[in-house]
Amino acid sequence: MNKPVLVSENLSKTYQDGKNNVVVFEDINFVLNAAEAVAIVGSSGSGKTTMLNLLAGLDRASLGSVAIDGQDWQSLTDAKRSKLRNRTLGFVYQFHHLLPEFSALENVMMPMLIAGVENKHARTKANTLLKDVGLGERINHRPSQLSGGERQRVAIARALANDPVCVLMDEPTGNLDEGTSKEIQQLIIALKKEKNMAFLIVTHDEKMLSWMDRAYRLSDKTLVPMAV
Ligand SMILES: Nc1ncnc2c1ncn2[C@@H]1O[C@H](COP(=O)(O)OP(=O)(O)OP(=O)(O)O)[C@@H](O)[C@H]1O
Repeated sequence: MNKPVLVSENLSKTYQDGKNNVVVFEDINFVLNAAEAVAIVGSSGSGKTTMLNLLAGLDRASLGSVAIDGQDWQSLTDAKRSKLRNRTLGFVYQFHHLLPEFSALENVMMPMLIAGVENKHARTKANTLLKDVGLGERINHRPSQLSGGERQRVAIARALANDPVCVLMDEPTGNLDEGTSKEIQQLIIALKKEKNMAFLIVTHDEKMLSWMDRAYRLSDKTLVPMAV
């Protein structure tokens, strides 16, 4: 069996909103293994963003714990969390969040430079990653000179820059047409297999569920397994 990369135990989150408590979820036990793609669906306000923030160590649990690659977020200082996040996780959002004034190559180099990788090495690796996602001919284009699908592929290449064990995706195909979504799907399936990476994907796209290893609905403060 593949090793667990992201583990939540008895995870609960309550927001204190003035005098009111908003209980988003309670007692969630969840394991994401290497080389798995798992989807989380849920209606607006069900807590998907809250869940991604907790899993990424960007917010603190009210109760319970989250561990990434065997390390518990709760036990770390903010500086150590940032370092761990940079080393273990990649992020892809619905609206790519690429830096508009930089080329595709520079955008992919950025997380490596932040992690202290030497410029020359970062450049070579960014080149390879862009080739891997089918954009070898577009490395010097800025985001505004790329199509929606191409931008999303640059965002995926950037997410892979520091060889994460897990990629968290928030509506990665939400902004794309069906054909382009299919390309992103094929890319994720290939990466899962070739790089043993885990993917946790928050999505409204029901078509995505058909190729997931598992899927859950976030509903009534808990994760309910869905048939895929
Ligand atoms: N900082 C906060 N303080 C108080 N309540 C909050 C806070 N952030 C989120 N909430 C509440 O927690 C619940 C879950 O919010 P969250 O943003 O995680 O949902 P979501 O499933 O991502 O929604 P959407 O699909 O609309 O983005 C909502 O009821 C929201 O109003």
